[in-house]
Amino acid sequence: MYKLVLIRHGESTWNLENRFTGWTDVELTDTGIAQARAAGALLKAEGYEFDVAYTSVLKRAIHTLNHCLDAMDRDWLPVVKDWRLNERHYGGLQGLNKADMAKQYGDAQVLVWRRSYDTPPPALEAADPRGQRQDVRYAKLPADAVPLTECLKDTVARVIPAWDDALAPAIKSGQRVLIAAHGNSIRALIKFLDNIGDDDIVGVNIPNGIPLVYELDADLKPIKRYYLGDAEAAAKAAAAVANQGKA
Ligand SMILES: O=C(O)[C@H](O)COP(=O)(O)O
Repeated sequence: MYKLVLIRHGESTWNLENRFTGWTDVELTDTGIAQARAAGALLKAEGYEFDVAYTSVLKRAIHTLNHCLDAMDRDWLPVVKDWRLNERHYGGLQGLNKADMAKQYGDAQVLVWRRSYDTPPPALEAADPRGQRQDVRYAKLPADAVPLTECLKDTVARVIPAWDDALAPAIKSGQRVLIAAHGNSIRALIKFLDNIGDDDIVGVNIPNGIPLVYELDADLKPIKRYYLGDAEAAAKAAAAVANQGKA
């Protein structure tokens, strides 16, 4: 049996302001830092050890991982940063307030933008300064690999290759893997691992900064998944995420 731990970054400044973030590179808040450190303390108290950690190229996930590893006294662990673990690109919604958008377009439309499997938000123009085509960290990627918007299906299409060529081989080789990522890159992975249908994934929300443990069989099929710590608090935090898109 293998164990894999996923953690969504702690609260970010734009989570606090309830703004669509996507590939915008925002900082953690003090609450977000505290959540990351509490997650590390919990993992340590429960006896978790890791051999390698993976994260995105966005600082809210990177800093979450760093604080978590520091709280575990495991700052020295090797870390791989992979853009394919980035948050889903939120296109023209990046920077806009979620509740304001619900007031303007209705809760149902915002739910489609946030949670539908295959309807992306409106795309950004390639030269829009809110986009990432000019960002040096993606300079080595083909320009069209840097999205102008993404639906969850598009996010699955980049997260699963990362699973297939990096994460799954690491786990199968016996390495204990921690992944610090984002609400929708984690939803993409969960959809794949648990084989969740396109309609049912709409109801899946990931709380900030709570370790999600997968127990996997020899073929990396899930046996069990659970949040570490207070399950009721995790469910409440997930419900609060769902409500962020309401007027
Ligand atoms: O990019 C964002 O806005 C958040 O990190 C995830 O947002 P969501 O819960 O609205 O999909």
